[in-house]
Amino acid sequence: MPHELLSTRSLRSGYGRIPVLFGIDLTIAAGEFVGVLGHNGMGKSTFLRTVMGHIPATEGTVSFAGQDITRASPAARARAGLGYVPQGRQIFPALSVIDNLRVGAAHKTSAEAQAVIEQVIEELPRLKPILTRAGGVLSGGEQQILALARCLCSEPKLILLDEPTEGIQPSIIEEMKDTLKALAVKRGLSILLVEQNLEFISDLATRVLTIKRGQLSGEIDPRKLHDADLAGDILPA
Ligand SMILES: Nc1ncnc2c1ncn2[C@@H]1O[C@H](COP(=O)(O)OP(=O)(O)OP(=O)(O)O)[C@@H](O)[C@H]1O
Repeated sequence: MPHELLSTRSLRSGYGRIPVLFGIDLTIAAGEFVGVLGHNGMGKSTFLRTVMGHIPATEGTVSFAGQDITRASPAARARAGLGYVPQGRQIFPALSVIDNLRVGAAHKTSAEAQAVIEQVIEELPRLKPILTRAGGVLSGGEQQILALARCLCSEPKLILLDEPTEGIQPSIIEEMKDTLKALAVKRGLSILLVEQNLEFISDLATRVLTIKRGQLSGEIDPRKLHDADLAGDILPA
């Protein structure tokens, strides 16, 4: 039985006085690839932001690798092995690709950073010819790959991935799928993916949960997602 890596218990959060999450209980084992599906506005991004510590939990707990991190800063969570690729990528547009990667490896010694960056470029070879290009001039798909690469530079144990297919051309979505599958196996990574793209999530996740109005509302067999309709079959409004 693989050991528990991330666990949230009765997790609640929101913005100001407006609650968004109403008690999320989720456990992810080491090496697991878990998908969370939900319509717009159901709390997917808020859940990831709360796990990463960008917004505080108002109730409940977050544990990671055996430590209670509910009150830890995002930087401390990153050092513990939590990686985060936010929605909309949020790469540094004025920095070159290679400098974006250096930011991802900033807490390492320069020799360690060099080695990890070289490894990431081998894993994501699409970046090789564009290393000196500014992040801001890349296509949406290239920026998404750069955001993933920057996250990998911190050598996470678990990556929180927020809608990586949003606004990305189909060929890059396929490439990202292959890359994530390969990375999960090679690095033994755990991944928590929130998405609205049924095909992407069903091809990658071994367990798929649904979220509705800030609560996990069910579990779906990923093999049944291919022919399903998010609006109708899976997540009736
Ligand atoms: N920065 C913010 N300030 C105030 N309310 C917010 C903020 N971000 C999100 N919300 C609200 O929180 C609720 C959940 O939003 P969230 O972004 O978590 O949903 P989501 O499921 O990720 O949807 P989407 O796919 O549209 O990003 C929504 O009602 C949204 O309007």
